[in-house]
Amino acid sequence: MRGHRMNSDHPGGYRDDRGRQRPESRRAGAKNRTATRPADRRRGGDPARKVAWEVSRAVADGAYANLELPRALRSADLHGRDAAFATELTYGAIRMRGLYDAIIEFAAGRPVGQIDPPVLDSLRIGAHQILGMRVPPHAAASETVALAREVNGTGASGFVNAVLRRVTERTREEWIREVTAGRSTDEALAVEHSHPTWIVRALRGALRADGISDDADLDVALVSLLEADNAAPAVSLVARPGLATVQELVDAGAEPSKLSPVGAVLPSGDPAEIAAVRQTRAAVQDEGSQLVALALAAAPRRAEGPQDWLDLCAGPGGKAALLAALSTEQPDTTVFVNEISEHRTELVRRTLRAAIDAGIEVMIGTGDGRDLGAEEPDTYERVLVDAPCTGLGALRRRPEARWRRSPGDVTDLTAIQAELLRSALDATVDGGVVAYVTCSPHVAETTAVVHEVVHGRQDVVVEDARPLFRDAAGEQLQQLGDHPTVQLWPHVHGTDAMFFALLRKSASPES
Ligand SMILES: C[S@@+](CC[C@H](N)C(=O)[O-])C[C@H]1O[C@@H](n2cnc3c(N)ncnc32)[C@H](O)[C@@H]1O
Repeated sequence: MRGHRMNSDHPGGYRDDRGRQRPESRRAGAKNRTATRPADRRRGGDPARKVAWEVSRAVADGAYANLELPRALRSADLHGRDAAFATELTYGAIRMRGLYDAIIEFAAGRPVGQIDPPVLDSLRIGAHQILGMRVPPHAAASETVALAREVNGTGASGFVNAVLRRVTERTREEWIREVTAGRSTDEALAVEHSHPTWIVRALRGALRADGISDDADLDVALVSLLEADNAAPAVSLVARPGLATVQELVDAGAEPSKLSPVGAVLPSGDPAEIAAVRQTRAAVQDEGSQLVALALAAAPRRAEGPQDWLDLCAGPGGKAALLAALSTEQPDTTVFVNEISEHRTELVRRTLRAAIDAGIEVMIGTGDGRDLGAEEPDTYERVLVDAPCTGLGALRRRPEARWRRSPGDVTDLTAIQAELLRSALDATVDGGVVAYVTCSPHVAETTAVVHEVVHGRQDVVVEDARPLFRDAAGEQLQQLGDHPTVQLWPHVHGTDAMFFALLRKSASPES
């Protein structure tokens, strides 16, 4: 796991106060040099730490870190290693706040609810440097105190100083032992791996439903999954067929994906600097998302002649763009793309710009997908329902997402998911297929929705989707379980935890 490697890959060196790896010979004082600590040179926090604090504050007010951070980096004029340091600090402090809050409570001797939120954000930023980034503890504490003096005030900075000094007194492992003592297994895992307990339980349930019955195996898999959620994912790119090639992405510095025949992985650098990405011929897209679109396009067809495809709830259009590109490989195909929100329909238009410019038959509209089955019955050959969901399968991408969701969301979303799936089936021609997809492995959102909908109808069968999942070499993906539905996993396949069910509509008995 990347996050873990970060702490262990550099024997013999140390990290400087910005978290940069340095050889031992460069340590201040190693050659009788005296170092002036940054905190002694100025009273304010340094720009990278301030960016982390500002983004944390914005996230507390409802912003998304992945949108807020680039803006904050630009306005602070941070680049290169400084930007990388600020990024790791921001994401780590937000993602790992479950663990850090437990430690801060202990060190402060009071519940985090009694700490002023802007001060708590400074403490989380300090804790991540000390326990998650191997910034030397004295530098992490004094730099964070300087930040707190600037953003929280002199009085609060004394409190931050006292709490962080206590945090530096133990190692991460010692703290984990301390703050998990006396908790149930899932509560302890929740604290150690910084997930809400209800999510840990949901993930355990999903792994069990996917076929892991042995309790010890389940514990091992769950820890791997939680660790994968805490590791920054690689940047995956898609080359939309007919518009770009994988080779073009490789020429721009990416490596061919082993998982997706249309994918590449960018080891470093900014994807927006790649011309094909800027021109929407290629894009950043998780390999799991690529595989589900490829699987739907590859599902065997029962009819001949012209066909219409539908993406029922498409914003911001990543899978629709891949489907549009793939549609050109099948004669006389038109792709219809629907999205309920005007704003997200506009995003879909932008995502599909290159496809439309290339003359691919795509129709984009705004509407409630739940009505489409009644409005356009028996119309489409292939339908994608990439349903609005909790996103519990993509926690590694959104550091704040796990703290925003609640069990109540699952109830609300499953009702919409079932309605969308019913509508999709109504909109499908006899012999056509619906792919029901979520980027959540929560059983209530995956197999439970499929079973509920299929149970109520005579005209649908769930087909075995596993043969449709093929890697870049054309081989069927491994470890797809014993079910006809497919559940991908970050810790197994290296993708988001996408779920895919293929539903075939057949003539109903009375028709
Ligand atoms: C998981 S996202 C789809 C992601 C998309 N397939 C992609 O790859 O970029 C679900 C989308 O469904 C939309 N949505 C939610 N309720 C809807 C409804 N009743 N009808 C149509 N779209 C809906 C949301 O606005 C959101 O854009």
